[in-house]
Amino acid sequence: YVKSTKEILEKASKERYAVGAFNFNNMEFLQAILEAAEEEKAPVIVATSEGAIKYIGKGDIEAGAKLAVEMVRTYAEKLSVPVALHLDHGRDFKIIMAAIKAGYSSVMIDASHLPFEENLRETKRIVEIAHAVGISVEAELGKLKGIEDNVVEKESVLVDPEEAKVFVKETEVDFLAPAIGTSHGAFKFKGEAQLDFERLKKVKEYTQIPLVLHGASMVPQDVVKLANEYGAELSGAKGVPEDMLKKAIELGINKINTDTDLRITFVAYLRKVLSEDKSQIDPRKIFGPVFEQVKEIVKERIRIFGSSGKA
Ligand SMILES: O=C(COP(=O)(O)O)NO
Ligand SMILES: [Ca+2]
Ligand code: NA
Ligand SMILES: [Zn+2]
Repeated sequence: YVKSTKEILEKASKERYAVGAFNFNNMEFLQAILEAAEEEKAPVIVATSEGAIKYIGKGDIEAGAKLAVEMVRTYAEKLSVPVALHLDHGRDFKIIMAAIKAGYSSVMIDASHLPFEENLRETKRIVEIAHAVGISVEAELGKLKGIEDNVVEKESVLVDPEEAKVFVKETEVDFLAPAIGTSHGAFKFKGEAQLDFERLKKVKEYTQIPLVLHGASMVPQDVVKLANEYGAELSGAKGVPEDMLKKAIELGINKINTDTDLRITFVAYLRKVLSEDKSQIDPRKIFGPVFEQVKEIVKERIRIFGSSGKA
């Protein structure tokens, strides 16, 4: 059933577990994510980036947002678990408004590339509008490396817990994504994986609101290897290790954004199925086994996040 992001995350924060926020761009990824949540009896957040809305709507933002809302609602109303639809990395005011108008449960205003005062002002503005119509808001402090659809953050600037305290108080934002060393995509760390848990601990203490980890994909090496065996070129791919995810959850992360793990799984098994079933031309017989694997990886993530059975 449909439930608000805020209710889902406040429960998670109180009970110290995390809920997956899985990105989707099409029907099959959405189906795989929702089936995984249902099978794990877990609350789940499904998210579209601005690029996903443009892709779903073939450039028509209102149509894309509306279609995303209607696909999620149509599937979710049949499920026994709570589902929320979230706008990931909102930056374009028009797209954020389109998502609110279409019926998204929550929106992210990502102004983390701006100086503190401007990020604060931008976020405050979206919070006022969204809260007026019962929508919750996520913001980001500090910068992630990696390419977020249309943002290339040159350096990763970690969150300042003192700034986070002021930021949350002034903006009344509902959830905060503190940059603690992750980055988007499959190539997260040059050397050893490293997260700044001290900062995270302080941000939770100072803000006491649900926190979000971006760039949290684990990039499983067996799947990377499989993709490469069938012709992909993903050498050097590296993600967040399980023990670090678990520690981040203990310290107060309640929403974990995951996109790359689903993409790598999709690519590995699509390559495998196509190369093994050479006469297959029915897309359902190709996508069927591929998205079974995507569903399995989502279930694995839900178990690691601690939200299995929490519906
Ligand atoms: O932060 C993410 C996804 O990160 P990954 O690339 O690690 O899946 N979406 O907003
Ligand atoms: Ca950002
Ligand atoms: Na987000
Ligand atoms: Zn992100």
